[in-house]
Amino acid sequence: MINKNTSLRMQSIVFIGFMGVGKTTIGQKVAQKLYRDFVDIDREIEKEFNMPTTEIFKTFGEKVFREKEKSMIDSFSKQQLKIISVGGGAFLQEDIRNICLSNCIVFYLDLSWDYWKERIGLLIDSRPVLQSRTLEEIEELFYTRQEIYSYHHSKVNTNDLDVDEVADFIVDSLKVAWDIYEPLK
Ligand SMILES: Nc1ncnc2c1ncn2[C@@H]1O[C@H](COP(=O)(O)OP(=O)(O)OP(=O)(O)O)[C@@H](O)[C@H]1O
Ligand SMILES: O=C(O)C1=C[C@@H](O)[C@@H](O)[C@H](O)C1
Ligand SMILES: [Mg+2]
Repeated sequence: MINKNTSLRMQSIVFIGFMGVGKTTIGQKVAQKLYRDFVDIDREIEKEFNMPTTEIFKTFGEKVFREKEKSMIDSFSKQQLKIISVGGGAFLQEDIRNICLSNCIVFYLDLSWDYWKERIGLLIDSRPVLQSRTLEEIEELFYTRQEIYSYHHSKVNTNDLDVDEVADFIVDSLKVAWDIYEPLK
């Protein structure tokens, strides 16, 4: 479902995956390496509401957050040459999946549960979806969510890779794909 009207080289790249797999961190790195602008959809929503995500959830509810998430992604994914990290729950919405898969190159950052659970301390304060859940409930959510991340164009498993190694792998694989599918004349 790659967009045939836009050159592959111009298409924006979208990172998806469960909370805390590294979409923001790795997205920023890839943007630096490809000299592109980086857009973090969670951050854009926070700027618009002028409050952190946890406060948006508390004050307006998840539905309002999800509506804003959809309109933000719709608008950014139509722009070219961006590196876009979406929130961990964005692909719950079929509309968002379709928008991203048809306009952009979608990369799934995959991390196994045993590695993910070591990161929980870094995440719990700023991710409302994790708060008030036990570790067992988070594990269940982690596995349930895998289905929505199966919609992607490319995937990288980040177990045992640091941020630079993942970013280098992504940049290299994009360059290979660009050269194969759109060789420079
Ligand atoms: N490859 C990696 N190795 C080790 N730590 C990492 C790696 N990638 C990210 N991290 C760390 O994991 C934490 C979560 O990363 P990040 O905020 O980028 O995740 P995210 O996918 O954007 O999460 P969310 O969906 O909640 O926005 C950060 O503290 C980051 O430094
Ligand atoms: O996985 C989720 O449902 C979320 C992930 C975060 O990136 C934020 O988008 C928000 O906290 C919801
Ligand atoms: Mg993030």
